[in-house]
Amino acid sequence: MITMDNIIREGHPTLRKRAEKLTFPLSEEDQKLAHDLMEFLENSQDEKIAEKYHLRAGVGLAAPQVDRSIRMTAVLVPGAEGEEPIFKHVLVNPTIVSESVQKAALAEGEGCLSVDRDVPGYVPRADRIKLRWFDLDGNEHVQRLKDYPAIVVQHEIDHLNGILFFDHINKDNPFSAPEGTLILE
Ligand SMILES: OCN(O)CCCc1ccccc1
Ligand code: NI
Repeated sequence: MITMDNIIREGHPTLRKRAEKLTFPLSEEDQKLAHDLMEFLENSQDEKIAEKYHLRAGVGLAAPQVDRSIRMTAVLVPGAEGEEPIFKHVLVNPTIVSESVQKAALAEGEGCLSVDRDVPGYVPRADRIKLRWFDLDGNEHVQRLKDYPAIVVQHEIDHLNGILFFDHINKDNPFSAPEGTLILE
């Protein structure tokens, strides 16, 4: 199982690399990694397991964060208590096909399992995206996302391109954002 010890931190060069596209069929190793990434998210969102293994809660985990520079990320956006998740997929070779001009940023800013410090500020992102990805069997999927799930997926795809959330924060005025940006509470 993946634990915090397997997650590389800010300063590790892999976090700043562009990850390599995967080809199908996936290797056994990459299929196991996909499982392990999603398992980490499930564990990190389970109070008892997270406490037992000292896991920081996460809604996404990208392969570069466990030092595997490949274009794969797990995303698990939970629904309300006892409800189905809003978005639960392992994305292979994800691409943003189109995105809204409208920007959005989380009111409380963002964090990252690979960043052991708070970096306050708005992280402006597209409010709506049309996401294309491949599943572990190589089947193509296309789905429109908006607001929080769209923010999370953009954070994860950034990891595949060596981008960290604070790269988007305005240095001079961290809590400023482009005109008209939706601030999501
Ligand atoms: O890369 C995943 N990760 O570091 C966990 C945090 C994910 C995340 C947190 C806030 C807003 C969007 C995404
Ligand atoms: Ni992150």
